[in-house]
Amino acid sequence: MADGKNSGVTNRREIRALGYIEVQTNDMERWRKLAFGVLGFAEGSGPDENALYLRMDERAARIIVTPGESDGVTVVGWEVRDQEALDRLRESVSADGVEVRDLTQAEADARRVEAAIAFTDPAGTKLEVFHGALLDHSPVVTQFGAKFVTGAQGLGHVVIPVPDQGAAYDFYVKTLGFLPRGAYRMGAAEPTEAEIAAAEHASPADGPLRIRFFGVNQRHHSLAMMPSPKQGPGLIHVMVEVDTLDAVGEAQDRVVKEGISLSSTIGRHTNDKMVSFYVRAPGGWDIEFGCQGMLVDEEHYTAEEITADSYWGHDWSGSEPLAVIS
Ligand SMILES: Cc1ccc(O)c(O)c1CC[C@@H]1C(=O)CC[C@]2(C)C(=O)CC[C@@H]12
Ligand SMILES: [Fe+2]
Repeated sequence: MADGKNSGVTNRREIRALGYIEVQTNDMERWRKLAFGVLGFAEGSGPDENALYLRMDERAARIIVTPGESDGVTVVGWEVRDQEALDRLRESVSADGVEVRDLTQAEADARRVEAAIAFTDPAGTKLEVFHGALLDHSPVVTQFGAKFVTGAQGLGHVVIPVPDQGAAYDFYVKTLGFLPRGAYRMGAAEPTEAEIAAAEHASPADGPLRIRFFGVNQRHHSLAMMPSPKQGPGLIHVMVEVDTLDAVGEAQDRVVKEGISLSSTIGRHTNDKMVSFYVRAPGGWDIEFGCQGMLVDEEHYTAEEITADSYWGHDWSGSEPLAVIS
């Protein structure tokens, strides 16, 4: 665990992108259907014949789904430029008092990266930082012809629940070098009963609850953190981007047609300008499926606070409760 020193030995913004995530599920068949038959990821291959490997691009796998007792995120993988960057980042994390482990050669081979380190963030999320991803040069065959937007913008974004946002903020910003990309004050319009109850137990120093967004490249956010107790799947949602509005609308149609739980209808976010819908994954977290995310020009960017999550749409009224909150 971080001792809060945040010595910032390097803080050189070594992390360039969200590289991969690994999730665990106790419903592989539902996942297989959702991933390939509904959302239209390309099917990859990998060392574990019981796992699903979801391809979005030339990387061997961007999302790895492994069978397990429960549903949740098991690893969030962040990418650095090369071995030197990995060494500097290891140094920075260690200097903060966080235990860092090098993946063995066999583990790195299984991840299909040259080298990686593993450690845990203050919220309990298991992280890996890697370099040297192996490429699969076979065509990326998606069932519905969607093209995913990755490249320098990485896989997409993850939203994680954080019980102590101060500690998580310091770790990601001061130790790992993430760039704050604004916030959304929760319950600004009308506080819910739960928020009023929570506020009675919060100290004034905690301030209002805000979802905070963080970037590491031109994608507006590669990470967001939501103040929330840490339980359940450890993930609020993961966002993947495709290159056309039609691909998003068609995917939403398939979700509805298959009777899969649509957590939020299509809408456009006010910060990254993305048009997306959210679909419930097994285990009580969501996959956000979007397009038209803006590109940030970091040279001129300043962090802003949005006062609505969306310009239009994003009706969450039909959503099943998130597992982290229940
Ligand atoms: C506000 C926002 C902007 C861009 C995004 O990619 C994004 O996921 C969000 C968060 C959307 C949404 C919200 O604002 C209210 C609280 C919500 C419903 C959650 O509990 C998860 C998603 C959150
Ligand atoms: Fe999102």
